[in-house]
Amino acid sequence: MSDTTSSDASSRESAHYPEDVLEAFRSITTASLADAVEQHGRRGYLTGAVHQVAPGTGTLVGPAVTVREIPADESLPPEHALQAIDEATAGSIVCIDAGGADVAVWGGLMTAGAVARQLAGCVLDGGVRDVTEITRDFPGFAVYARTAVPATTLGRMRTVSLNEPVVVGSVDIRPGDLIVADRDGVVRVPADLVDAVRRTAEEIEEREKEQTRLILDSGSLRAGLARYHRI
Ligand SMILES: O=C([O-])CC(=O)C(=O)O
Ligand SMILES: [Mg+2]
Repeated sequence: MSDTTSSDASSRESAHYPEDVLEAFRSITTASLADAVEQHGRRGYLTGAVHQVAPGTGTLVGPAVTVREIPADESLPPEHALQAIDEATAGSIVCIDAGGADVAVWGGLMTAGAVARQLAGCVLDGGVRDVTEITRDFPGFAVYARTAVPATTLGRMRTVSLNEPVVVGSVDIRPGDLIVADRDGVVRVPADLVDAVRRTAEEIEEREKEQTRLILDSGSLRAGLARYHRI
């Protein structure tokens, strides 16, 4: 029997990040992470157009596997995407740069393949179809996309690279960057900043918890904000 369907902890562990790091990021919001990446001099947040289409379970966290696609006239299978799904480490997130195309570069069958490989989700600078089947049959799988649209990728797009740098939602994503997504949207944490961004984001969340308490205790937003001089 193949070990790819096993659910022991080691098979869920990503090749790039230990489970305790992934777990820590699952309890940090994308809002805090967007601020934290910015405090380290980079942009983390993807444009809000790339939004949650299928929620999965909780905050989506995992290393990026990257695919690029361009418009095509011939009808070709999306080879690099199929390879990404079949070969990525469990827990990975497939990030597809389709240049914002109004085409489904992801669908129900691709989701079945991703679930069979225990991938965590996908982030698409393009569209998705089969959303009813995905949310009904694979509720743990998260999809973030620009649009839901019934148009197939076949005859409209072709894949050109796997695990090369891509641009998704106006942000550069490199394979192995950490992707975090929740109801607000998607943040890319550059791989070299993961530890620093985690510390900064945890500080932001602590401060905001304290600010919330001060606002409620004082009965005033401005009085509550006064201690930290910022919202
Ligand atoms: O053809 C497509 O665009 C992808 C699709 O429907 C699927 O994966 O089920
Ligand atoms: Mg389909």
